[in-house]
Amino acid sequence: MKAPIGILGGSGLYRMAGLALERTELVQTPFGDPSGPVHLGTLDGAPVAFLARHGEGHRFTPTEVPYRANLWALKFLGVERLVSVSAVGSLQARHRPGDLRLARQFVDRTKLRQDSFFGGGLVAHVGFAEPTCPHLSEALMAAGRRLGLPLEDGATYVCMEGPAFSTRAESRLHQSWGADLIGMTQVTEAKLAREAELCYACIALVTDYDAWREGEEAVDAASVLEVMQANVDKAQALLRATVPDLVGAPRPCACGEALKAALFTAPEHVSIDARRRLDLLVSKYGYGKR
Ligand SMILES: CSC[C@H]1O[C@H](OP(=O)(O)O)[C@H](O)[C@@H]1O
Ligand SMILES: Nc1ncnc2[nH]cnc12
Repeated sequence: MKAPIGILGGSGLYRMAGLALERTELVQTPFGDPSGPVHLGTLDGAPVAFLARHGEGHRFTPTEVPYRANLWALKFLGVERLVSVSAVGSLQARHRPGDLRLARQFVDRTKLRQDSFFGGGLVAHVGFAEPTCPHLSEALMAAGRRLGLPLEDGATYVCMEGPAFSTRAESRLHQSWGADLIGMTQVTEAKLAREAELCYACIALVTDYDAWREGEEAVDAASVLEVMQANVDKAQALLRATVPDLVGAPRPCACGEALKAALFTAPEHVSIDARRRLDLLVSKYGYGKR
């Protein structure tokens, strides 16, 4: 069974409600083990692959999450469209705890991530000016409108390294840049999704006001937890309302050919090792195992 729709669950989203489970699969990848077994089944009739980013019981910090293995495993299982769910802090008063936002732009403030499948003998530079899929994002927006959820499009997400939250000075700096949200995971997934030629969208669940508000307690893990469950319920409802619309729908975007103009290494210089490691991504461009 191929699962063209993938869901990456973040903080608080470790199981997908309503998923009629058919099997679980622990995929071995050239980039190590994923965070855990991928759950494959149907969600209201739509074939879906679900993976909890931080692992069962939330065991991986944002730095430790095996992002490359996770994205590889989902691609290997046939995922073409990926919806990532992420808990975020708000950097602007209009985004309130309990709100849902679609992140559409990112500012990368990570320092310790392996955020490319390439290197080791095969170089690629994908375009990342528009990091999210407009078509997939619009499908989520349409479902959100039908459900009357507090969902808005167009947020800019600052992705920090973590795991500590921001200082007040950092929080105010990020706010002064005009960014909307802060989290610790999404820019890495977005970059890898682009390299894997997946349509990618990010449902951001606002849990707190980070640390910029004068005279207010700054975010801590307990305040995130307080809001998280209600947010996760909304995200699951949104996902369930969206995925049936995606089954068999064409992909009228450029996500599926992101590598077409990105591969830089002359084919005759690509080692057999690199070809073997990256076969899943590049065989269609004539860089196969030979
Ligand atoms: C539990 S608060 C910090 C934690 O929550 C977010 O996780 P995710 O993006 O996986 O939902 C944030 O990025 C941090 O990892
Ligand atoms: N304020 C915050 N900063 C970073 N990641 C978060 N995840 C949830 N709230 C956050």
